[in-house]
Amino acid sequence: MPTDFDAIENKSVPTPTSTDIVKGKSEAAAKSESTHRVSAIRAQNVGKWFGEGDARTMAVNGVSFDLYFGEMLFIVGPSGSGKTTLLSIISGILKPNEGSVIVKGQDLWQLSKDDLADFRLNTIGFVFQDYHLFPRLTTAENVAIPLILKKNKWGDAITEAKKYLDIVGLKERVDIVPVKLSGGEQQRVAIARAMVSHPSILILDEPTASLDGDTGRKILAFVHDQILNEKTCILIVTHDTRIFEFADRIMYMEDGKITGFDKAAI
Ligand SMILES: Nc1ncnc2c1ncn2[C@@H]1O[C@H](COP(=O)(O)OP(=O)(O)OP(=O)(O)O)[C@@H](O)[C@H]1O
Repeated sequence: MPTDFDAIENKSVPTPTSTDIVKGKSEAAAKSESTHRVSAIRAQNVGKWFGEGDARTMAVNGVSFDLYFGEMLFIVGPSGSGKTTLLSIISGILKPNEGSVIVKGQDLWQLSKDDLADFRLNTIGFVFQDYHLFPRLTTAENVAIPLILKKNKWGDAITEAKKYLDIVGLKERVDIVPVKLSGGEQQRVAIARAMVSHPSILILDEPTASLDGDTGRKILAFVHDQILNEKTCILIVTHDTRIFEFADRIMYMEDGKITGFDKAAI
């Protein structure tokens, strides 16, 4: 039986023309064009450094931006520009030294430890670059983990996990361990695990880094079509120019700072 993923696999994705991408948009310009949009995440003057004195590295330096519901925003920049540090801060993993992160109207870093843990479980779906799948668990068990953490019964969680594995085209792979899957299949398991608890903010760190161009594009098309709606948004860190066509906006970083925005297809 064809799955949703098969349908997307067979769908052609239009290649953008040079006029689809407007270089050098300022954040203010991008913002004013998005004023009708609701902010899911608002980062305000976020700063994070490591070390002290001469050894201090300013990983993120005065970063302010909005991620709006209904959009797919890419963060792009050279190695060491602060992308992963910024992702960790806005997903509640790493506390900034300065600034604030407002998520759905709440100041993330003013939350109690328990509320922060709830936020990570209920609001954010995070897909790590190297998938972070548990090697001894089956694919269905891996996908069920967020539901188990949310105190669902084991049997119910596995049933729901299998539903999501079906959605990502892995119905026949529910009972095998991740090492027996290809890189693209493992990526889809990680995406199914991020989707299973219906996060309103999905964050993907280098989702196509270990995939061939065709598989990478299919996965991006899949995530875009399955998840993106007016109650969700997607943030992607990537170096992969082959997938830029999927971005609504591209935010460029260098030396911990935002250097500009491109608008692809708002
Ligand atoms: N835990 C840490 N301790 C010390 N320095 C760190 C730490 N984490 C990051 N840094 C430094 O902060 C800067 C930004 O790192 P970060 O990993 O955020 O960059 P990045 O843009 O994600 O890089 P890459 O694309 O290579 O993953 C770098 O100079 C890095 O060496």
